[in-house]
Parts: sequence; structure tokens; C-alpha cells
Amino acid sequence: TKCGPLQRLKVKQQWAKAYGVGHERLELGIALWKSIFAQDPESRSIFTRVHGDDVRHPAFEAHIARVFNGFDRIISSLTDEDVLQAQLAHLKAQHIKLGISAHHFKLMRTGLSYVLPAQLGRCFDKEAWGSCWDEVIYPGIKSL
Ligand code: HEM
Repeated sequence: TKCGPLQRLKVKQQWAKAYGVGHERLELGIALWKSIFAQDPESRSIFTRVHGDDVRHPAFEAHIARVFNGFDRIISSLTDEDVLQAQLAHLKAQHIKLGISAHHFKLMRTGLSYVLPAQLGRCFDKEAWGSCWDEVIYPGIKSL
């Protein structure tokens, strides 16, 4: 499939539902990062500044909130190409300095494919998410 207008709308709508409110949002984030660290325990080491050794540390919870805020900005912009590309370019510049590789983005892609269905059930459109990640989000943010 392609990340076309329909897929973008689905991703937007499903993200809005999963992102939810209050503590649900934090729990989704904690589940995502637990999945990333379970897939690759070594990847924790790039998060020392934000206490990646403990996903419930206030500093790590703040990190989770920043990343989801970034997600929210990207996904909200999926239907506005110019804003979308500006958001992606900004995140790309931030991640170049951090040494985030294709491998790391793969961990996140896989993590999302676990935690979003847990939140959305059968509403999760795997193909729409996969194509928008592979064709739009990842190519826009990757640096290495
Ligand atoms: C679409 C995917 C991603 C988005 C939207 C995103 C978003 C963000 C945002 C908004 C920040 C905070 C920047 C700041 O205010 O300084 C951040 C920091 C960071 N991100 Fe990402 N990120 C993504 C993917 C990843 C991946 C795949 C990894 C590695 C597995 C990663 C690792 C980091 C690290 C290490 C930091 C800095 C932590 C610190 O403050 O020390 N990010 N990210």
C-alpha cells in the first residue's frame, strides 16, 4: 500500500485515539520504550542523560512526553505536506547529533506495531501505519 490521503487520515484518526489523555498517554509511552529496550537492551545506553535505566524516572517520563509531542506534531501534519516536511527536517537535525541509526528507527517501528494494536484493537490499520512510516516519516527523519 501507499501512504496516500486515505491512509494519512486513518493514521491521524488512530493516533488521536491512541494518544488519548492523561495517564493513558504515559502508559502508552512506557509500553513503547519497554518494547524498544526489550528488543535491544544495548539501546538504553543512548538515553543515559534522561535516565533510560528506569522508564518510570521523572526525567525519562519527560523524555517520553517530548517524543510523543513530536509524534503528535508529525502526525497532525500528515495532511499538510509543507508543515510536515518542516517538522521532519527539524527532528532530523535534532537526531543527527544523537547518532540515531536505521536500526533504532526499526526498533521504534516494531515497538509501535506492538503497542498501538494493544490500544486500538482491530481499529489499528497496520498497512496504513507501515506505509506512512516507511514512505514518509522514516525517510524524512533519518540521517544515517
Ligand atoms: C518519529 C520518530 C521520533 C520522534 C518524533 C522523536 C522525537 C523526539 C523529540 C521531540 C525529542 C526531544 C528533542 C529535544 O527537545 O531536545 C527527541 C529526543 C531524543 N530522541 Fe527521538 N524521536 C523519534 C525517534 C527516535 C528513535 C528511534 C530513537 C532511538 C531509539 C530516538 C532517540 C532520542 C534520544 C536519545 C533523544 C535525546 C534524549 C535526551 O534528551 O538526552 N528518537 N526525540
